[in-house]
Amino acid sequence: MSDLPGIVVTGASGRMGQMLMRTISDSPRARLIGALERPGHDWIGQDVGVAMGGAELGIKVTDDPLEAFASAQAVIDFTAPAATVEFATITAQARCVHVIGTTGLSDSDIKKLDAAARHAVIVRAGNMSLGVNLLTQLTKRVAAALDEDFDIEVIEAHHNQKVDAPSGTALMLGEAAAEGRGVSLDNVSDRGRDGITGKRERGHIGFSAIRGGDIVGEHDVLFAAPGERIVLRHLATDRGIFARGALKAALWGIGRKPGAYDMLDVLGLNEN
Ligand SMILES: NC(=O)c1ccc[n+]([C@@H]2O[C@H](COP(=O)([O-])OP(=O)(O)OC[C@H]3O[C@@H](n4cnc5c(N)ncnc54)[C@H](O)[C@@H]3O)[C@@H](O)[C@H]2O)c1
Ligand SMILES: O=C(O)C1=N[C@H](C(=O)O)CCC1
Repeated sequence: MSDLPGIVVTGASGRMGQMLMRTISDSPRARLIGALERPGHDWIGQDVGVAMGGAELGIKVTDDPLEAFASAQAVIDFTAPAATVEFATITAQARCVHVIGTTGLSDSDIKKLDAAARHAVIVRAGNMSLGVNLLTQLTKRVAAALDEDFDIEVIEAHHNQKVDAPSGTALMLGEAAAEGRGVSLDNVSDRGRDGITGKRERGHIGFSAIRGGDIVGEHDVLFAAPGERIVLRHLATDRGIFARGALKAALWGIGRKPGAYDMLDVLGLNEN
């Protein structure tokens, strides 16, 4: 029996679930000990390796989070808001690290996660890649250096199965730009322009979402002024970047004191 930290993946059959399980299985620093899917899913009861079309891994997919999380050191969760909020209570009871990649969370969901983080380590980010987290720092610095003559727009593109907009990443970038400007994003955010919208308001931060094909994730932060434009861009071409970040977060979180952390904490990029 290995003493490597045991990790459970939720949303096992999903795009990220499968990528996470491959990443953990290939890692010399962790072992996959559980795979969770929603009740009624046709993977329940199957060996997860076989369900993914490969060799047996000796792990049966379950729909019981209590049982799955009981012996885990960390749970990596890229599912849906309602599921993530439910799992946060159970990971807090089980005292295991909860790494959350799920996006589309409401303010009230986030309050519930913060309550759970009083008893457990939660690491949450709308994007777990090193590149995007660096880009948030750059965005904050550029926004702080420029005045409101520069209109800020966040433009994102994702695959046609994505259910939430703006993306979690776009919101992280918008927050970073607002922070750089010393304003609250809630007060300056422009989302979903359509029809006779009136002129763009000075100081606002706009969001646009493109959905199509199999785009993994593309983000531009545009600073547009009379006579010049700056574009900060991140292009994701492989979901492995998110899975590697999530595994790093899980290992980082083990043994840490309870609290709500993000990828800047994990990567040592937090300037505060
Ligand atoms: N933070 C990041 O770096 C990052 C990167 C990629 C995707 N995401 C986010 O991760 C989430 C999942 O993305 P995806 O592309 O893998 O989606 P997906 O639809 O392919 O997978 C989601 C999986 O969660 C499962 N699920 C839903 N409710 C469940 C429950 N109650 N119990 C167990 N499983 C449940 C679904 O059956 C599905 O298999 C989205 O919110 C997405 O935006 C975040
Ligand atoms: O595929 C998705 O869904 C992604 N979601 C995250 C987001 O909302 O920003 C990260 C990129 C991929």
